[in-house]
Amino acid sequence: MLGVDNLTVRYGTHTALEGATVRFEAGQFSAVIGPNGAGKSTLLKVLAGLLPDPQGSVHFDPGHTPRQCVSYVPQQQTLDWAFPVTVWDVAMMGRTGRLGWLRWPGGKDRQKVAAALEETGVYDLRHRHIGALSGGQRQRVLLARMLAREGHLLLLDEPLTGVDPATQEGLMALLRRQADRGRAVVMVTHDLDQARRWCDHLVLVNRRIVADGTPDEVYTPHNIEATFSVSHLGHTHAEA
Ligand SMILES: Nc1ncnc2c1ncn2[C@@H]1O[C@H](COP(=O)(O)OP(=O)(O)OP(=O)(O)O)[C@@H](O)[C@H]1O
Repeated sequence: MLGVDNLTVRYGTHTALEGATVRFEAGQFSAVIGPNGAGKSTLLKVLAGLLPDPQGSVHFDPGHTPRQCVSYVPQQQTLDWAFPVTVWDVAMMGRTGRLGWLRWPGGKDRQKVAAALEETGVYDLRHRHIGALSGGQRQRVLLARMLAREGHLLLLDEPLTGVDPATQEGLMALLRRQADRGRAVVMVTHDLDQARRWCDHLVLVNRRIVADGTPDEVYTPHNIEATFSVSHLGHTHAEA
């Protein structure tokens, strides 16, 4: 449904990803895991269509463009939370992206936004300015915007960061339900335990795809070592 073939991404002279080939399927909850600077966010941005002209090929659901079918949830800290909008406004942005220029949000859009805010547990905060939210509440608002958009492909960059354990459970259950409803869910995370518990597809990345498969296939000492072992100079096995 979604994937890349032989993808290489360079930022100037720095190679962030090299020769990456991986597929993400509808109905699957996938976790992309790796150390800092491994290229995880870069992979997600390519899938979201946000990096122009990557080297290699990117596949989408036939007949769709990324703008139509992808809901991308960036890392929370990359957003401007001082922007003067409410929780409701942010969730509605999930719909307005779909409306086109000439249509105002209608009753159906308001219904979808209300349902998304209910599902993520922030409906009662809908009139609040987004600058006045806690980290966990902000993450829920981003998820509400994603749900309101109703994309088939959900791409989330570290959605568990800054979220308390009880809320993490709720978020993971929510994402699992989205996959069970037939969406492709791809999450970048540092939390191996949560990924093993909730996901049916793990991708270990360290500039290259180190391993790709079910948690049982992927989660071996050899693969973990190859993904995470870092010397003091920052060189990793993947670079060897
Ligand atoms: N716009 C950019 N310009 C230059 N280098 C970049 C840019 N974006 C990312 N990089 C570099 O590319 C590499 C991969 O970055 P990326 O953000 O994909 O890593 P990541 O695995 O998501 O890391 P983290 O876990 O720290 O978020 C890093 O070395 C990073 O410094």
